[in-house]
Amino acid sequence: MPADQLDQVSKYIGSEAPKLNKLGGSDWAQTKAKAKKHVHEIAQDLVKLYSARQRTRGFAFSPDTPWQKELEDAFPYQETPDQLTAIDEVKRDMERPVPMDRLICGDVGFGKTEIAIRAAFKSVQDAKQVVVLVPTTLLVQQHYQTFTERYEGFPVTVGQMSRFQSAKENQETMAGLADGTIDIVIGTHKLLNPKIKFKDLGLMIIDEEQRFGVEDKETLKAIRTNVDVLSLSATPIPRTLEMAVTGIREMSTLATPPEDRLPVLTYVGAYEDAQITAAIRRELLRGGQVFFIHNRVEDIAKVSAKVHELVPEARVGVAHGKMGEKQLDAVIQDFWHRDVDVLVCTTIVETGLDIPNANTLIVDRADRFGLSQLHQLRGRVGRGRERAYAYFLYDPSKPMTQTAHDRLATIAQHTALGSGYDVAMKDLELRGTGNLLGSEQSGHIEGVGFDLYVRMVSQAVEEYKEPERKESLSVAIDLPVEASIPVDYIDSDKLRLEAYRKLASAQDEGDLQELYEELSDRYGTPPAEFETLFAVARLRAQARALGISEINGQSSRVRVGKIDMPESLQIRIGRIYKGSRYHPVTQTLLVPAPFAGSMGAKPMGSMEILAWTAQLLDDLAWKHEGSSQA
Ligand SMILES: Nc1ncnc2c1ncn2[C@@H]1O[C@H](COP(=O)(O)OP(=O)(O)OP(=O)(O)O)[C@@H](O)[C@H]1O
Repeated sequence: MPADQLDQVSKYIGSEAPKLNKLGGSDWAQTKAKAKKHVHEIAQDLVKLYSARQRTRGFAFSPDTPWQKELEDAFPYQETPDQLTAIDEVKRDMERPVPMDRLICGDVGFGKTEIAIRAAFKSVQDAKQVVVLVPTTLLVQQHYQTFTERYEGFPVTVGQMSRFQSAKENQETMAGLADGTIDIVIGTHKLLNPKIKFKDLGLMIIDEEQRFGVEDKETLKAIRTNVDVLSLSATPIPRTLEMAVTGIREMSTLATPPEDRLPVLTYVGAYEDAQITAAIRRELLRGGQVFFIHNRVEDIAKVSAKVHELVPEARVGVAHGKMGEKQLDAVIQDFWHRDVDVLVCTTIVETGLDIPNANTLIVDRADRFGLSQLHQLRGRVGRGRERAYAYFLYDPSKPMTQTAHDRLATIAQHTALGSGYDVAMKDLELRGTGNLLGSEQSGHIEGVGFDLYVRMVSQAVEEYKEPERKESLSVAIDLPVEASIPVDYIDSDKLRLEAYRKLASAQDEGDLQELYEELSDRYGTPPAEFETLFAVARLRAQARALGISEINGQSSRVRVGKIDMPESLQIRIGRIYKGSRYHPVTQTLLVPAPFAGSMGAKPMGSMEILAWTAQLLDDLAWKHEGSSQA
């Protein structure tokens, strides 16, 4: 594979038992063509939805009020640069007449909630009501507390709706929404019930949208057309795939963790009582609290008794989804107010729960959990400045499947802050994309692989969005030149591949200049070999401008195609390059190549070969006076 075409290579992700084709074979071409056709259908729908939204007249919110600034100055932390950028992008969207549809994607604990708080406040400043949709009742409680605390001192009324509230309370809330006395309501998907009327709804905030059911997503799609929507997600899937799932929308990414945040120290191993006792004792010793995850309600009471036996001094609480509302609410409040040291619970705590003082997580039978689930659980600890610990334990007496082993190995390897994306990609690799997309889509992904599919989606959408923008021609240049990135310049394979991709996708001199500066900045001044690589990239851009998709000089002749050569150009090239021949049917030009050094001349070096080829393209770009032919 010529090094400068490495951008065409990507790791296959799609299914555990891929039926891969041979390159160049007809079945590969067929598989690709089928996927391409399917992708174009998706792209068409996506663009239709997108342009429909661009055409609707939404509400343009006013610029920030003085109270907005007061609220934001009261934030107890220094916002991360990404938080500030995301907040600005959200405000800009809200102030435009087109309905906003933006996704804030940030790893667990990176501070997505604060962005929602500020957007909601801004909406209320224009007397527009806000719905905050969250996937679990616990999160309703938590967000209600967070929002109420943050709005203290401001005339903002926040309501909540979930199974924790009594029927009477929910009735009152519905009345408050209808007459406008409630500005912001936080609740589960119950809020999507058409019986619930709003006086004047302006903004919908959706936390972890992919956790909602299909019918809820349809309802949300309908609401999207005339209400501003802000989605929050900790499950970072690639932008284009996310687009293929929920439609084209803007996206802000929180990639930097809040300052002083430390990676969670992760341990994967066999379950041992002594390990549990030591971990809990250590956490209690520093005044912290512990999540003990046991995901089977049937014997969770037994497990909690066991924990109590191991650490008698610990106050142990139990929480799971089958409990009565009051009981569940009470135990979470106790944990929140540090009246419980160890919370033995199911994965009900998995999404979004924010208990900064709980910094030890113990997961029993961790081999039974999905990879993203393990990552989400780990995100429940280490949400403040404290060093946090996560213990993923398995029962050594029970056999573990290979994928379970891979999951635990992955979660043990990906412990850095913000590793949610890598974990999500590995999760896709292990589980395939079936759960994320429909079976049809994942069928095509298995065929062409995840990376190529995602590229096809974004290419197809670009084509539909800007039909005039021709699909950028990929140019295959195969010349006898030495052009590769020395390992001692960039030693990581992954980073070297990234550099090749950027080189191959450079469209013009500006891109190359930018890349040169970036590389110099990251790795120091690029070595001489880069001159060759940049010269190849320039040649590629020159060929693309002429509509040439292939330059092959591996033999004693250079083959250039495809190019449309009028008579006048053929004569001219024939005069300059003796022995050259043009095939009008295949639009291919064959020119004798002097690379190998003929008649005693010394063989050409890489740079000379590239200069000679660039000159050939210059000559091919010759325009006959007065004619529009290339
Ligand atoms: N810029 C910041 N600096 C320090 N702490 C912050 C910052 N922003 C938010 N926090 C705190 O970090 C914790 C996590 O914030 P938040 O709950 O918004 O994260 P999240 O992205 O919603 O996480 P999850 O995906 O788990 O719900 C909270 O206690 C919050 O107060």
